[in-house]
Amino acid sequence: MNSQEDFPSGHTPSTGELDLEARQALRRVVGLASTELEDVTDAEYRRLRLERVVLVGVWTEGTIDDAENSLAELAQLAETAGSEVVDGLIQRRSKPDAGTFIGSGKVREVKDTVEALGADTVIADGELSPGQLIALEKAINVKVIDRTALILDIFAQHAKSAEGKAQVELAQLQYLLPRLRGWGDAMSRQGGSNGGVGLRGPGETKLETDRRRIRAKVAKLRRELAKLTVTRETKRDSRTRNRVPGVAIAGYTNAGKSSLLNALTGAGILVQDALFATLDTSTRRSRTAEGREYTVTDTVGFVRHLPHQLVEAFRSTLEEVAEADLIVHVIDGSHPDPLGQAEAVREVLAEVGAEEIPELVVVNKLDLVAPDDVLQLRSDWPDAVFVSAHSGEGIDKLRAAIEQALPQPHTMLTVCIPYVRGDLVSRLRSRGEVLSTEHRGDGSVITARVDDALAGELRAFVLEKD
Ligand SMILES: Nc1nc2c(ncn2[C@@H]2O[C@H](COP(=O)(O)OP(=O)(O)OP(=O)(O)O)[C@@H](O)[C@H]2O)c(=O)[nH]1
Ligand SMILES: [Mg+2]
Repeated sequence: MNSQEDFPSGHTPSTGELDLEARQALRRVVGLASTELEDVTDAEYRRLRLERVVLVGVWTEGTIDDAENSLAELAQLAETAGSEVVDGLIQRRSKPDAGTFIGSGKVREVKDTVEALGADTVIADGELSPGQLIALEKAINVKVIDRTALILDIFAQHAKSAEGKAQVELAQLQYLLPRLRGWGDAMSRQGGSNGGVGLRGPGETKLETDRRRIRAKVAKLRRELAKLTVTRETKRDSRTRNRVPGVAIAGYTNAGKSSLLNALTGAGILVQDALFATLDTSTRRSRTAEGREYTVTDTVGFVRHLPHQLVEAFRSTLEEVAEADLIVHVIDGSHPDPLGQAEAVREVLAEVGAEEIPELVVVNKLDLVAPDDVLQLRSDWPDAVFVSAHSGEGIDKLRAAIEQALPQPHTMLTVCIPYVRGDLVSRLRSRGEVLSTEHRGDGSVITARVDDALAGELRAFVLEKD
């Protein structure tokens, strides 16, 4: 996740298209190898080769609609990872089964379904313990993975920048570490080469070596990431020094954040009907109607039960949101459960320390929402701006609302700036609101409204201030 600070003077429509092309061209290869660790034998790190998958969920609370939404989202995640969902089963239970996640009767049913449909993978809608994973694989006889591993796999496929790749790998290794034993055992069972039950001497030694190697790799990644964080902070510092107000576009994955950045600034970044299309943040500059500059940053989307390893690994990127002056929280108005999604987003925002930042709620995809549902949404979010990034409806209103919500320059002053300080004049134009300009012998006399920081810089040139 790289803070990509290219501020194109013109329109760059091809950036996103090129990204998409590259992603699709890589898909087949990446799908096979994305979670493979080159320096750890693949016996321990299974590759996610998901082709025909059956989903299983346990419905413990909420309505049947909630349970179905959750499974529908899992299906979308699985499709984003490149697999075909052939069936999905939900079991009503007070809590997941400690041994096999779903109850034993359901396990048999899943096994039958898997066999009948020729599926090769089962994906559980939750995080499985290593024990549950092994027990399920043994009983169903195909590969079993959980929601966390699936999300990690998508992130691995989509990561592009050096920082993004390192962050994903760190999250994967941390997910892997406590599961090594289980996977090692399962694999040695399959390999059948280590002498059978009770003779696991060589396996144990190898396990220790692998753990050590993974720990070393984790430490190395941490060091690399720390360096990248410094670069990011330097960039951010220079932005803060110039006090250009920053807007962060945040929201649930697939809500239309990148589409909105494109609609607002003509950025031309990748938009895809896939979850987690965006992993690298992109920042674009924009100007208010009065000509004041601000930045708009597109961010990685959130999802319910975002694996905590990912939140940890992506903390430095997510913290960029926490430094914004304004969060534009994008909500997909056409989704069956927009309130639930908004809640999940607020949880992650709180986790990265961004809960205090002013939030502007934007309900997007208005073109897909039936009039009755629009009424409901308006009563759920009376202060929201309603837009369609596709049709452009409401975008002007959104721009005005953003400008309104930005920190306002409130110090009125008149300065006389010598002609050699053209830099100060342009800073005044981009950061303050210039009300009048007059040229005289010793410089330009400018009356403007500015923020406190700029007022400080101009102190030496002030003629009048109120
Ligand atoms: N009909 C309609 N579709 C939209 C609108 N805005 C976005 N979309 C579609 O929704 C999908 C997701 O859009 P993105 O802009 O990639 O969403 P995102 O929030 O950046 O998604 P991630 O980066 O994956 O988290 C794409 O297929 C868009 O074309 C809209 O206003 N109307
Ligand atoms: Mg995006």
